Amino acid sequence: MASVMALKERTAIWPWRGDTPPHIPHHLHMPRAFLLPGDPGRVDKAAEVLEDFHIVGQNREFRMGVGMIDGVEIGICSTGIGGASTEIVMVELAALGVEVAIRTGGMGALAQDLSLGDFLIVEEAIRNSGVATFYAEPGERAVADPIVVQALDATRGALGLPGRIGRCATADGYYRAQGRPDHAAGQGEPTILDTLAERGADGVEMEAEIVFAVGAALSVRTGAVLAVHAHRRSDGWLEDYETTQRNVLRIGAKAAASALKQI
Ligand SMILES: O=P(O)(O)O[C@H]1O[C@H](CO)[C@@H](O)[C@H]1O
Ligand SMILES: O=c1cc[nH]c(=O)[nH]1
Repeated sequence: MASVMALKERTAIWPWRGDTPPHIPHHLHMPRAFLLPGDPGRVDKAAEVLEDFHIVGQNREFRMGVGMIDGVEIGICSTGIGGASTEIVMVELAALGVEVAIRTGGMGALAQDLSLGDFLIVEEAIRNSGVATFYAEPGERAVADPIVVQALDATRGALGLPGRIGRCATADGYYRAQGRPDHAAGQGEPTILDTLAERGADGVEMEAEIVFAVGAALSVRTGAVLAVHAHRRSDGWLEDYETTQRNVLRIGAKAAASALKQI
């Protein structure tokens, strides 16, 4: 792959122009660690958490910004929703030399002990999604990096925010793949959630497994902090999500800085 990446001209097999990737924005000096929210709109919220924050650019669903926290430069790049666009972000960040990638997003909780607004620090995504199979065999586990997991949970605790370490399931869809009906009056398939919970998932979302599997394959240390935006057992929905999302970014950014100091 190194020889392909060294090509200066754009080719079909590696459609970069020199160091410029075909999808994500490119900063001249890429930070060593990146936060990965799904929503491009959340990239701008990093200004409330990072000092000297500025937007690098946006292409499609990939919006990128850079700022500082605890004396360390941190990047943030949205993945869009789901596995395909998340794979693109992870592969292009890895090729640009990024060492730590932390998904910062939301999930629907399955575990009864989690409440709306709590934070799950994900140590493993149970195997469930399609894109990850190109990076990890179906029997292989998709796990976060232990240094990143501990940094995330220690940061959550130090900030006095509720939650715990656990596991998530990454779904290849938002409606039927997460047991939702297609219309408010329709029927979802509730056994999907029961099966995911029986397999050990505390919550369900759409990107973490890809972040972990691609990261492990391409030597990027990964982690994920997921806010409980919805609760699929009580059918609760966190309407005022602003403070929670700011705290997801704060946990992710401070933990990224801490992890970089340890590796
Ligand atoms: O909170 P974010 O990061 O947007 O992620 C969650 O929200 C989206 C679905 O609404 C999916 O991307 C899911 O993983
Ligand atoms: O229920 C939910 C909430 C957030 N993200 C998801 O993918 N599902």
